[in-house]
Amino acid sequence: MGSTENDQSVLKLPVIDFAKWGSGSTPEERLSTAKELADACHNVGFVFIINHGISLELLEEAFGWSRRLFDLKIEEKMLAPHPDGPTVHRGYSWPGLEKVSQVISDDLEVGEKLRAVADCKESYEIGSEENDEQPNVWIPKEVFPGFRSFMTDFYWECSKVSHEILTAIGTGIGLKDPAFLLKFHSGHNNQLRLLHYSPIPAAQLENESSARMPAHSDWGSITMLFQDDCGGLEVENQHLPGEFIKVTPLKNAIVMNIGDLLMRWSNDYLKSTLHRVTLPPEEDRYTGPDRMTRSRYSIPYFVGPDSNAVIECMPECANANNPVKYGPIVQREYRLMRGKLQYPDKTPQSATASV
Ligand SMILES: O=C(O)CCC(=O)C(=O)O
Ligand SMILES: [Fe+2]
Repeated sequence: MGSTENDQSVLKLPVIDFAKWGSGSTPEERLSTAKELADACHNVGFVFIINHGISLELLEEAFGWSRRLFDLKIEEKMLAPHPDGPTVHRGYSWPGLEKVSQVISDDLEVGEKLRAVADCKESYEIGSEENDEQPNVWIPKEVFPGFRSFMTDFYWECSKVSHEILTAIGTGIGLKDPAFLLKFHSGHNNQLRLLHYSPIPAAQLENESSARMPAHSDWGSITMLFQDDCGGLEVENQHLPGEFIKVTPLKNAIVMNIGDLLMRWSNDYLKSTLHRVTLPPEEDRYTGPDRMTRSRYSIPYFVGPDSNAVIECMPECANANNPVKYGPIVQREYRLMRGKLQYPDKTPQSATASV
């Protein structure tokens, strides 16, 4: 089932050229880029951003560190285990620990049922070194020297770009203060995530006995995603709910999408779109009689409001014909509500023993 140029199910996301937003651009170029970005965030909720200012060399280095991390022995990765439960989202999650879904429930049994279909991925979460609510969990430097310092620098490089994107969105949707959103985004509540989807027989994804990453929306303000060329990311068609469209990777581009909190802030003007990771579309991503799918690496950077930020409809986004849809909510409460089922409160010993 190779995809072709004419395949309607292959989506070309809008491409936004950030060279026309950065220094050296005219005020007209900045405004038209910002409007293009805001329109795409309204119509699709997902865009490619090119010429974003993060160099190819730096991205290659980040993917190199990610590959070396996941190549470590399991005992070494387990020196930085993700803490039990969803409260602190940091450190190493071994295959099967995290279960992504769109289900929100207080019933932990619902979570256990969802877990019957494991997500075949491992991940490592990193936050700001100054975030006391969610302290980082590092692999000791004797075991993995250089990782902590590279990743903390990379975290802040991504944060810089995120401020540009948030300002461009604010400009594009016509906020009185285009930098309004920056007041709520110190950067200390972002999350850098290294993800590895290991090879898996295609049939397990086809018959849904295993998953790579099930359909979900992101919870924060925006997500900046870097991905390798494996493919498999799919985005829901806003105009045909339930239909997912394949996103072909574009080299060096950031895939940027809107999260739930920015959707609430904008009174649903900016769309937080469902997305998932499943089978790669190209035939050459499979090998052998079991059609093992190639390993996939991706690096999402979740940009979140500060944990005490109150998210409340921006005045420019409502009027008499379009009343405010959501009451105010504090980021911390929203995150804990959304994360409830994603991590078990207590990891069964048998689960860690078998990784
Ligand atoms: O791996 C990917 O490409 C997507 C990851 C993702 O959607 C997420 O971690 O929220
Ligand atoms: Fe996501």
